[in-house]
Amino acid sequence: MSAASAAVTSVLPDRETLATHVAEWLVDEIARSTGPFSIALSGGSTPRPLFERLAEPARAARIDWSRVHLFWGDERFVPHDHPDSNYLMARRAMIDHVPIPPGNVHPVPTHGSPEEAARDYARTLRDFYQGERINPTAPLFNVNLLGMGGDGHTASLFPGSLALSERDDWVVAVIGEKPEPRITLTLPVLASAASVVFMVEGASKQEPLARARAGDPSVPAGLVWSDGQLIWFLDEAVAGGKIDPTD
Ligand SMILES: O=C(O)[C@H](O)[C@@H](O)[C@H](O)[C@H](O)COP(=O)(O)O
Repeated sequence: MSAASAAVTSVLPDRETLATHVAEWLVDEIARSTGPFSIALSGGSTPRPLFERLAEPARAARIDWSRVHLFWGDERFVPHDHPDSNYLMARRAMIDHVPIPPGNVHPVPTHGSPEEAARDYARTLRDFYQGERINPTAPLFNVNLLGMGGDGHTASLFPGSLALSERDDWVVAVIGEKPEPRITLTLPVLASAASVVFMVEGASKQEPLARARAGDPSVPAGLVWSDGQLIWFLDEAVAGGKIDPTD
């Protein structure tokens, strides 16, 4: 299933209502589940208000945090206390304010070399999955939350990157495409979710969003598929009145 065949699209009036909608969707998904609930988090700025809403006491109390496991779809190869760290953003916006067991938080390691970090994180994912190869009928994540950059990148898969064609390694180091190295999950692993969820907002992303949803192969977000369902949560600014919601 490609992004072109997105199963569900919701369009919310603005960034704030989008964040609230996705937070409520996640609360419901966790409540409807049993056993461990694994979420791969995206970085950047879009998910911050979502994380803040999940940490709001009344909403946080509706989540069984003992079952929630947090992973990252990508990370900047910087210390975990660096202002660019996706882990630090999630910690400050959510993790530090909710009763999630520390052992349920699985940040990407950012010590040693980028290549070693990628190998180590792949091991972390395989150990959680309890398998060495992705089985498309048995998703690794309950939810994989993705953003999209203005150039159509997602996670740290950038246009034209060799990492886009990686089908065996679960995690790769991306060097030289951004000021600091990146660690990113590869497409088969990003797809290994019961729900692959794009959260995209802002008029500046209208054009790459349209190309991604049309399955344009030059747009990394358009190459994403899902082993489960694929959902686009958008605000009206990025939808631009050109996208009909499906729900
Ligand atoms: O590490 C990262 O930066 C993200 O994982 C990246 O893929 C992000 O989702 C997009 O760049 C959108 O970023 P914004 O939400 O800040 O626009």
